Amino acid sequence: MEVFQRLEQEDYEQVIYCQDRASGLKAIIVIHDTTLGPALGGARMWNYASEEEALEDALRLAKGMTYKNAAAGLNLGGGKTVIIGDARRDKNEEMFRAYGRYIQGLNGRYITAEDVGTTVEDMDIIYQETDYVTGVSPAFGSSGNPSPMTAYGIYVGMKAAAKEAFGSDDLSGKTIAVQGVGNVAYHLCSHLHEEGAKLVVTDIHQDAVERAVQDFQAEAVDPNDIYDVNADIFSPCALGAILNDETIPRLKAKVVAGSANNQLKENRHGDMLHERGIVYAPDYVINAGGVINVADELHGYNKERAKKKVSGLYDRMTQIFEVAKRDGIPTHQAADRLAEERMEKVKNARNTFLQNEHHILSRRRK
Ligand SMILES: NC(=O)c1ccc[n+]([C@@H]2O[C@H](COP(=O)([O-])OP(=O)(O)OC[C@H]3O[C@@H](n4cnc5c(N)ncnc54)[C@H](O)[C@@H]3O)[C@@H](O)[C@H]2O)c1
Ligand SMILES: CC(C)C[C@H](N)C(=O)O
Repeated sequence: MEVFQRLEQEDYEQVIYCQDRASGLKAIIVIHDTTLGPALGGARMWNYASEEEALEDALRLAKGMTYKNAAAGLNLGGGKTVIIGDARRDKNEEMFRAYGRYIQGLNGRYITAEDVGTTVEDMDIIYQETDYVTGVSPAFGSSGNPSPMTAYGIYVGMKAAAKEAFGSDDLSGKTIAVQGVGNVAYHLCSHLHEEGAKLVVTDIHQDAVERAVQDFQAEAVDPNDIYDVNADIFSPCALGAILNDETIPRLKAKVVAGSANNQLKENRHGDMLHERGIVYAPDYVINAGGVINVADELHGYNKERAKKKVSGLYDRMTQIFEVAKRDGIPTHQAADRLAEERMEKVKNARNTFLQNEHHILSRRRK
């Protein structure tokens, strides 16, 4: 498909290709929608098989951020970056400084943060070149690594989903299959272990699995076997599109609740979960803890305030389950409805003219 045709299909605002030969930077910044405010979304570094795959990932992730920020009640639009490369091998300081300068050039239309393959240290380098970065070190007065707060949000959202599926939000004694035990899932496993859940984990990196086995007495399975585990809850915390025609029929769990972005390969896979009576916690709602945390930096970071807001994901999930039941629709559709309604209402409320520095009246006074 032609790129403009693809952008028009889901109404993307802007795509920026960034290339810096000296550092090896090859990045794609996608701004999906700025109705609610500047686009905020992380930067993913991944060894994509092709440029097409990288663009498609950036597009899907950026749109997800529009919905995530809207559903979380943030005054932020949606955007995302993908950096093409192997995060364990190809990083250097110059790359992130070059990336920071591209962001600065967007003059606040896009604000970056961490995602898969990028760290607080990378954000600190970007911060040398631009203010439009969050998830920077606490030493700079920022919020640091968003993963623990994302994990906390998944934990409270999972409890709300358990209440919906099992009639109680107590996770003790429940078997939870966790796919990917990286930054977010490690902290999630810690909460679950503390509550007395039994953990079954997998990862493509053996060191990550071993850490979870050792610290939380988790049982390890091969990456391909995680869908077949006899679990109460399946928690996808790796990459996207893992809920699909091949995997859904294998699930034994009654709840799907995890941190991965874009878990549904296609929207119809949300319908498939619904038809099978599986309670699906819409990914962009349950995994909003990190963005809520980094967005708090924009007001001058306060950890208590941010955590209180993240705790609200329990009620937000409950609200989504109620809307889904009331309207007889799957939960992913209920989440979309809430996000779209908020964007529409705010857009209407902001229709009246307000002078700003770019308006001709302001420019003429200078
Ligand atoms: N970090 C955050 O605050 C945050 C916030 C919201 C959403 N997310 C999403 O949550 C997911 C995890 O993020 P993270 O920051 O923990 O990333 P991470 O890279 O630290 O962890 C992901 C883990 O998944 C593993 N993995 C990859 N493919 C796998 C596969 N096929 N099978 C099993 N394991 C596999 C990786 O080896 C890694 O250990 C991502 O989709 C991310 O976009 C993260
Ligand atoms: C911390 C956030 C700004 C980005 C995070 N990776 C997410 O997908 O929500």
